[in-house]
Amino acid sequence: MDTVALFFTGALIAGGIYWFLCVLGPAERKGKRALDLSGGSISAEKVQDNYKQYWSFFRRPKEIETADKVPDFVDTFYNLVTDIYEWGWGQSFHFSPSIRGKSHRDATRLHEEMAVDLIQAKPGQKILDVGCGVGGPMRAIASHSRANVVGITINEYQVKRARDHNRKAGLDALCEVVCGNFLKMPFGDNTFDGAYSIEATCHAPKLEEVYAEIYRVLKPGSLYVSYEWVTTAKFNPDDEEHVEVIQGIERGDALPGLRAYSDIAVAAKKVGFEVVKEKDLAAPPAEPWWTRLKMGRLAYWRNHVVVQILSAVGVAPKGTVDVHEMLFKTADFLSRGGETEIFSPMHMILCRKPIS
Ligand SMILES: C=C(CC[C@@H](C)[C@H]1CC[C@H]2C3=CC[C@H]4[C@H](C)[C@@H](O)CC[C@]4(C)[C@H]3CC[C@]12C)C(C)C
Ligand SMILES: C[S@@+](CC[C@H](N)C(=O)[O-])C[C@H]1O[C@@H](n2cnc3c(N)ncnc32)[C@H](O)[C@@H]1O
Repeated sequence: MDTVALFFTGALIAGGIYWFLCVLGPAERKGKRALDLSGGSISAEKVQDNYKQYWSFFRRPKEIETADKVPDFVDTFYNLVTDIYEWGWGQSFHFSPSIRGKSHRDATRLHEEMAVDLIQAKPGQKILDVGCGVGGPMRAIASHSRANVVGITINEYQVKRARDHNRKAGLDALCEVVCGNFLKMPFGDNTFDGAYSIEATCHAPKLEEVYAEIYRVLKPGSLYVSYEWVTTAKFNPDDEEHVEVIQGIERGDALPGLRAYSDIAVAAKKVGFEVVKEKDLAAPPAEPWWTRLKMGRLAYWRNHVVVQILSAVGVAPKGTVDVHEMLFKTADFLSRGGETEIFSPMHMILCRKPIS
């Protein structure tokens, strides 16, 4: 091969690698690097076993119904997915309606700020974030409201990540993170001036149990808002395709069973809340929340190749490929749930704990 041919072949290969890694683009530009993918608090050699264990919960549905097993199963799930979520989505583990002319990052932030505006949080007040993840919403909400936010998550690894992010963002004076079960919170009665949960209480086996705990720790007269994952009025349990989509969402997202939209206010009232407002934030005229998932497909495919290579050379733990594949399929079930409008991840309920 002469020098010119060699030069052009080299340039073509370099261009191909640049296109694959940069033009095809990371799903989320700022965040974790592929090289840092881990199994959370699970040691690298146990990731594959834990993934199998995660699936075995679904083979024995009775176990899922046994409420006391659910927090462990959810904890395992978040050890497996937290790094991949951060790498491919960012620090806010939830959806938001698309907003014309705004980036996903801005749309996400507006969705988070709406929650804290709804509960009318004031500077200096103490607000609870139920199921806080790695704290994306908590940081946005603390900066927006100047309230003190206390987040709780069942997953130890997320606590560490959230605290690191809070420190780096210079928000550790306003944001605190606690490891614990939201079904049995380590807080006294009447502690908080407000509370919110963003796409987290769907992991509770019985909604009234987590709502009762939130009710207990709130001061009388204060507000609580939740964005709930639900099946909508369009869901038909006799339609095989609907059932396939909903089961796909449950299995890929560690859910003990999706609730119907009509169950939410019933659970809130049962524990003593007054329901101030209820609205499906995904319903038209809101722009679709699932377009971000669909638009990312090419990047997810690229991510899959990256994960396969890193796993083969021993940089990412064995089992990461299986977890990534599960998420890949879950993204498809979620998009189908959104397109058919049988599923919403943002059924909003605003409640008040009565004064007496
Ligand atoms: C509220 C919950 C999580 C909601 C979303 C944040 C996540 C649901 C599905 C996740 C993803 C699916 C596909 C992944 C992709 C294959 C990978 O390359 C990069 C990360 C994904 C985009 C990942 C990101 C987070 C989700 C969108 C549940 C658990 C209650
Ligand atoms: C999908 S993530 C959402 C995180 C965060 N609200 C956000 O939007 O970025 C769900 C969160 O709920 C937490 N969670 C689930 N079950 C829990 C439980 N029993 N106790 C405490 N946290 C729990 C998970 O650990 C995770 O942090």
